[in-house]
Amino acid sequence: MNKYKVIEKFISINGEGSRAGQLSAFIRFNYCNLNCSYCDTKYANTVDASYELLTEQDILDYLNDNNVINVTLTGGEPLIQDNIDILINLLLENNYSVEIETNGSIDIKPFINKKRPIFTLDYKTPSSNMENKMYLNNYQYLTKNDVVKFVVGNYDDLNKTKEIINTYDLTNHAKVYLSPVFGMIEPSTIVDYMIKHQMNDVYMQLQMHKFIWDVNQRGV
Ligand SMILES: C[S@@+](CC[C@H](N)C(=O)[O-])C[C@H]1O[C@@H](n2cnc3c(N)ncnc32)[C@H](O)[C@@H]1O
Ligand SMILES: Nc1nc2[nH]cc(C(=O)O)c2c(=O)[nH]1
Ligand code: SF4
Ligand SMILES: [Mg+2]
Repeated sequence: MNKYKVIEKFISINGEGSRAGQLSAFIRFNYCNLNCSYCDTKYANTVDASYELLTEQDILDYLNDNNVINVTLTGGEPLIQDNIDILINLLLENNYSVEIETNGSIDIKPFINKKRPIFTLDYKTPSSNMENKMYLNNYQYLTKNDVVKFVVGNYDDLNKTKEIINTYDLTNHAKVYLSPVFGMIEPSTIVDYMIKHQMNDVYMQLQMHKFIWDVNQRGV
């Protein structure tokens, strides 16, 4: 059995991505290889954060006990966890519907097997300060079950988003979501931009959990 550094685990409705509104079990792993300016989970990202060490069996037991179908692996950055491939495959073998929230800097090819998780893969826009870390080879592995997500905070981010969608023809390879950096840009500004640029095949999404619970509340 391997051990995984888990910052928090909870059942909630998914506030983001293509399964927004559905129940999911969230497993939030410790540590991230990036440092986005706006990150709302900085508490998970440092080496000295407090976490519990859980085995694959501990995680399976938690899911079984709670009778969920959907599992969201997030963080921090889930794909840099030691032996995460083993956990993902075990969850898939046990017929869980696995979603990975990943930052777009990690090669997803090792996780593309016949049975595979769905990805919500960020493209980190300029205001994150992490744009130069993006691994652009990933897009070839995506399907319409996956999401490429652009978290945007200003017009510079929106213009870059439009450019990347066009360059990689993203809307024909995956679902494309735009989401505001919480509190940094009016959602209506994003909608106006979509109208102006006739972005008919992208989705705008707000982080639902931040409207249901306090924005800083953990474990929801
Ligand atoms: C906290 S990250 C964890 C997973 C992974 N590290 C990543 O970046 O995708 C989960 C999602 O929250 C988004 N996010 C983080 N901080 C945010 C904020 N202040 N406003 C809106 N979305 C945010 C990220 O862009 C990412 O899509
Ligand atoms: N309710 C809820 N939905 C979420 N979807 C993605 C989350 C994340 O932090 O990755 C998240 C989260 O933290 N809470
Ligand atoms: S990649 Fe994700 S967890 Fe890491 S700093 Fe950025 S938003 Fe936060
Ligand atoms: Mg993501």
